[in-house]
Amino acid sequence: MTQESSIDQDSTGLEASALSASGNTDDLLEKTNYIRAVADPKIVLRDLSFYYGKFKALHDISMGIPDRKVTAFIGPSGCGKSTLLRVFNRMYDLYPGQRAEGDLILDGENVLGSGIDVNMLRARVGMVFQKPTPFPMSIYDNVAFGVRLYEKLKKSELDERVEWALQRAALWDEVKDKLKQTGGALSGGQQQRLCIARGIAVKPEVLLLDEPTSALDPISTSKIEELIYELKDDFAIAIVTHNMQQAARVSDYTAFMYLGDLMEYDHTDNIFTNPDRKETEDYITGRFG
Ligand SMILES: Nc1ncnc2c1ncn2[C@@H]1O[C@H](COP(=O)(O)OP(=O)(O)OP(=O)(O)O)[C@@H](O)[C@H]1O
Repeated sequence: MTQESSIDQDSTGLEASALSASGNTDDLLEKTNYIRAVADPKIVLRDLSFYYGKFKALHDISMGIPDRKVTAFIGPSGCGKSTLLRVFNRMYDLYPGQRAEGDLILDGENVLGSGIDVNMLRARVGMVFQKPTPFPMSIYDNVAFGVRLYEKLKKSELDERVEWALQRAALWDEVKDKLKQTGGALSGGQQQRLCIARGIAVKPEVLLLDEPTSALDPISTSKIEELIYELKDDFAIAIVTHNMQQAARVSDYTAFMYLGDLMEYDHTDNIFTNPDRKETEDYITGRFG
């Protein structure tokens, strides 16, 4: 991590000693830096590990995730990017044998602890998957679905929310005259924007995007990238991508992962122009992965 990136050293109030007691000094300093890389983090991961049964898929990850910025997660297939995203909203809770250890602190609260309302957490942390997954219902109902679960709005208020979400997802003009048609009849790129509209309609604080454009053509991809740029005014966004140009274009911070470890985390410009580690450089220049 370069010096310019160590903004506001005391902002998190975290000390190296508050991290893991294990590991050498360099490791501890690096972890502290990865938390302090972000001045006022929305989310702090502290010694976060994840297990599929006995297999440890994530190794003691510590980092800060900024609010109203885009953080990209990159790294070769199988390094744990999707696993990490699934920890943010405890998606893994739905699967027996999967468990997280360590802390994931959202606005000062460890959301991995017991006593957390997981449904409320999923309303606060929305997720969009690689393949567009519209529900088998109308465009309107797709967007209204989560809002109806979490809020009791009048019809006119719900209409307004649906329009707002479709506007923010840059889909309104294309669908405003066919809101009662099924979401599955839209093109792939439109379906993905519908899923983003559904994700933001509940007004989450964090939006997780797991390879949101990998099934899309270049025009739909550039629309989604523009959208991500717009949406960061409202949300903390975390995106997993295999596309290095996309990470460089849309993100403010980039995390490079390898075999379940967070290898390097910094401002995107630094990662792409002056990475600290050879592994990072090899990956972004296409020499491995
Ligand atoms: N349900 C599961 N059960 C057991 N192991 C799993 C499961 N899902 C993922 N893994 C393992 O966890 C590790 C991380 O997988 P993950 O899908 O998070 O990687 P990724 O970086 O998102 O990969 P990709 O870029 O290919 O999507 C891999 O070794 C994978 O085999």
